[in-house]
Amino acid sequence: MSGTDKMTNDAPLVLAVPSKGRLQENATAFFGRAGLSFVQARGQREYRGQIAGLGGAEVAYLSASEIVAQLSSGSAHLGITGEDLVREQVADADASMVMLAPLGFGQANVVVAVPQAWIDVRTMADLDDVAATMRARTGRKLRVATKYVNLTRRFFANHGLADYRIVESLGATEGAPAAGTAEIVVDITTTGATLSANALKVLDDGVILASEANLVASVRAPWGKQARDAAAAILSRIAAEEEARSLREVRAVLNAVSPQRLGEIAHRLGARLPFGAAGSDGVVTLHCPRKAVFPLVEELGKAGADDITVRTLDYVFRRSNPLIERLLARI
Ligand SMILES: Nc1ncnc2c1ncn2[C@@H]1O[C@H](COP(=O)(O)OP(=O)(O)OP(=O)(O)O)[C@@H](O)[C@H]1O
Ligand SMILES: O=P(O)(O)OC[C@H]1O[C@H](OP(=O)(O)OP(=O)(O)O)[C@H](O)[C@@H]1O
Ligand SMILES: [Mg+2]
Repeated sequence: MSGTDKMTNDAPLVLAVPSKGRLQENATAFFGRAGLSFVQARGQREYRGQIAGLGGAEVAYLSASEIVAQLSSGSAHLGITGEDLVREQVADADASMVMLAPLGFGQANVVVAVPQAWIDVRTMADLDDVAATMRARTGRKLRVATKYVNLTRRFFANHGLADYRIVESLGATEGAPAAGTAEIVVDITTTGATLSANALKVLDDGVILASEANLVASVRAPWGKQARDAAAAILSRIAAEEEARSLREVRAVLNAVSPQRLGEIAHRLGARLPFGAAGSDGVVTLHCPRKAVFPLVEELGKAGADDITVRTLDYVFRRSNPLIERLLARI
């Protein structure tokens, strides 16, 4: 689709949200914090819904893996999904998608795991030796059970490991060695409980990818005016909530301090004076990084401030934000 077609196509924005599995609850909570709640008209065909009080957008409820497919093809504009699925399912993900932000949930590693009984096998180099020996002695290739076929191929190739064969697994991958269908596995793990239960261990250099849930945008989706406006509204709320969480509001009465001195204190501690210098009542409002709160309070005290209060904020809206900038740079 050419740039002109993209602009004239005025389809609503499609926001893809996990409808099941590990990411569902956290994703809904994430949008909720940003003041985005979903209304799902019952009996609607397809899994479609709306965002309360926000026009020009539709919510598509899909599995995490289907979300990747739709972002990649351009059927959805924005979505939440796991980076593991993006890297596995899309060869050149950075050409068709923009990872707007990691979300701090859905953390899991894609790892190479071997039987604990292989006590001398600790690294990919050791595994390479095992594979070569096995090939030489038996003529058979090391079998790797996984649903992460592409991530496995790329990682093994980068480690110069070629004597293996992938056994595609659709579930219960960790059971494959015990079942005798593969020698080793590549799978996703969080607590490691499933690996342990199956007497498997992760190789020291066997972490293929440290994944987490991401807010992802599609480059190929039809970004007409309606979709752009809806994206701006959604991303501004998400960014405002994130910004608020990283900051504290510090207020104080500062009569005897020069604007220069105040500016210097703020600058040194990474704080801003969003509403400018003190008014006639001497009250100043600072926004400072969470970690700088107490140093800032001390500095203000030394400068003669009285009645210093610190508050958390719900939202800090700015004219622009890193999320929308990252998106606009690509569409
Ligand atoms: N312990 C975990 N195991 C699997 N996935 C996890 C885990 N923790 C976080 N995730 C993330 O959640 C994503 C979705 O996994 P989940 O198992 O919920 O999907 P699913 O709905 O079960 O899909 P499928 O039926 O294909 O497994 C994973 O791709 C990964 O990004
Ligand atoms: O390290 P742990 O915390 O034990 O988690 C890892 C397990 O969780 C996932 O399976 P899931 O429960 O999603 O089942 P599935 O493979 O059928 O999707 C994954 O495939 C592992 O089997
Ligand atoms: Mg699963």
